[in-house]
Amino acid sequence: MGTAMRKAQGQAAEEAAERRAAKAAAMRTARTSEPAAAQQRQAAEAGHEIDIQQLSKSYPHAGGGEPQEILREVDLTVRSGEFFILLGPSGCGKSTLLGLIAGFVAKTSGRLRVGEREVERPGPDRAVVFQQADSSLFPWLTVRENVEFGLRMKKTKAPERRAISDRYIGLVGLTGHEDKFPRELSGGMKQRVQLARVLANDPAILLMDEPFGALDAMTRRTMQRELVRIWRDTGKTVIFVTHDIQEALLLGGRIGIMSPGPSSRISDIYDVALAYPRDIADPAFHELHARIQGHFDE
Ligand SMILES: Nc1ncnc2c1ncn2[C@@H]1O[C@H](COP(=O)(O)OP(=O)(O)OP(=O)(O)O)[C@@H](O)[C@H]1O
Repeated sequence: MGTAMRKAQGQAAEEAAERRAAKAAAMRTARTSEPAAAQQRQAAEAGHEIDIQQLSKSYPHAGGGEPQEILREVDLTVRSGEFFILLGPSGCGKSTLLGLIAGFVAKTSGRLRVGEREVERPGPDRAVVFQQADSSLFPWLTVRENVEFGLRMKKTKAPERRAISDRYIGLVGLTGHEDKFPRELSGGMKQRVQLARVLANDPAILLMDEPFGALDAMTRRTMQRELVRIWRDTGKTVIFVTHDIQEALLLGGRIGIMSPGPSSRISDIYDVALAYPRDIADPAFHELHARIQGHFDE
């Protein structure tokens, strides 16, 4: 099959998946506002607050000189169930901060706790969603097998695995695509599989590193809407990295602005007191956009 035809088919399949997801979402929104609130309360009670104090990170200099300080004395508290955005210019250290919270980057100094525990390594309470789904999906496994992978590792029994994968495949709008392989999916669909797989493992905290950065504008917008819906449905804590102010304002409850590196820190935090779904034509949206833009024009 020609590349153009594969692309067209992929696009058609994705559009159909998006239509189904939007329809399911519309039905769910009416049903789940109460349970979502209850789940968010439960998450808060479970104590997955992220507490960062005076956190610094330096990398050794490649040429053997002075270490390069990427983050200097970052202070931040993210409450359980919050949707927090890390916004900053390219190279300021957003991914490094996310990696520190994930536990796969070692801190140089300071304190980083999730709940009562100091973060020293990755853990099942924290899952990372990367920009490129390709590098995280197993190409030889189907959508369902990819989503169930972590559950298999945990030796979850087949009927329960099936129920969980059904739920999350449905939640990301991929019902009907369970038996496809990653090569048969569009970029947006692969990103949905990555999200479903992470959600199936039920981490309290989702760490998302520009997860929609590689998608076209339309798919990106759909995924942003879906993510807000999933976050409200599940009550997870989300920390989402982006350098796109509009994306930050569409998604976040609070936006932490990182100063340009080196020695970056969180210089300001904005509360986004706008109802979901956010409307980019809303004058309050514009005003906040202009204020945040001001940080980067200086
Ligand atoms: N393992 C590493 N060793 C040495 N330097 C690193 C390492 N990882 C990142 N850096 C440096 O740390 C700085 C911050 O990188 P990081 O990827 O955290 O920034 P970012 O804000 O996420 O950038 P972008 O928006 O472009 O993805 C960069 O100067 C980068 O070169």
